[in-house]
Amino acid sequence: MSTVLKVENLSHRYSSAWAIRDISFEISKPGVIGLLGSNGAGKSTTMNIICGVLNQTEGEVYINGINKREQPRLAKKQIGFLPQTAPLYSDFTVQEYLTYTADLRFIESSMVKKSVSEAMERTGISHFSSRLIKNLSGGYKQRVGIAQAIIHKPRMVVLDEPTNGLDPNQIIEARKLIKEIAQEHTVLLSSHVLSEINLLCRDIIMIEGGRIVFSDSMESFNNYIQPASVLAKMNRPPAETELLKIAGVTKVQFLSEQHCRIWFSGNTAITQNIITASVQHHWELQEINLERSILDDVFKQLSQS
Ligand SMILES: Nc1ncnc2c1ncn2[C@@H]1O[C@H](COP(=O)(O)OP(=O)(O)OP(=O)(O)O)[C@@H](O)[C@H]1O
Repeated sequence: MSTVLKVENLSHRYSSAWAIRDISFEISKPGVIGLLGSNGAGKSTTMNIICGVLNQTEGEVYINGINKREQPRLAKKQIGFLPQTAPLYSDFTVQEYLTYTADLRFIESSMVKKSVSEAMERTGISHFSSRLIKNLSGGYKQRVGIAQAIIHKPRMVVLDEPTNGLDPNQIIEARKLIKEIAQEHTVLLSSHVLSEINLLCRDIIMIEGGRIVFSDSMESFNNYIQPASVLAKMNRPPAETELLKIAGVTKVQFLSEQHCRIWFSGNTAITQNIITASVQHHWELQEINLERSILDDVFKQLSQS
């Protein structure tokens, strides 16, 4: 399958400060790819450059093999963009607005009506076609934003924090819609919420301080999440100080008289060490289970590396 998006050594500087440095990645399969990073990490800068809203200081972007710097108009035809703040005209009706965006996308005049109605249908807003945008809920405004991003049937759709500011029900609906859109388009979606990326995305690109700190499949990311603690149950547990003597143990917390959580670092043989110590000192170990780090801990860990 041919490459949809190739980003090569992309760097951008606003006045004197670098916002992103040496970002490179390639997307060649359909599905949702997540761009994860905390506030100020450089997600919007990267997306604005990919979509042609901003010109990079260094590096290249190829969309469907077309260099965005050399052939911006042709490259932009292959891409649909929903920026962080949806570019909506609140005094337009949904239909008027989408007709206007179809013109902006150079859709042939004979095809405009069909394209507008298809985009409304695919985003579930046909019943609001005559409603003024200012009278729509946040969730429906976001759908209009997505409709304008797919109206010209681009191969790639870029969505910058598309669920930001929506209420929990609207978030569920928006995620459902994004998954549907991803069946026909490759979607690059940014978020600072790891659980959202985990729910929606096939691949994850994590960016922090303007640089990529992780880029792989969601599956590899989940495998990367190493266990960092164990839960143990002992009939005759020792004092905390005794447990801290076991090689690798960094912290102990008693959850009840017999249950405790034991944190460890850099030692995958920890369960064996605890079992051995328990046998030696007659702690009567009943249960021991490795716990996985919670996603947010991993996020922090990667952000700091
Ligand atoms: N127009 C600008 N002028 C100067 N600095 C900017 C400008 N836009 C962004 N920056 C800076 O560039 C860095 C990256 O910002 P960017 O908006 O790309 O991050 P982000 O990951 O999208 O964050 P957020 O989720 O908060 O939007 C930040 O340090 C930000 O302050």
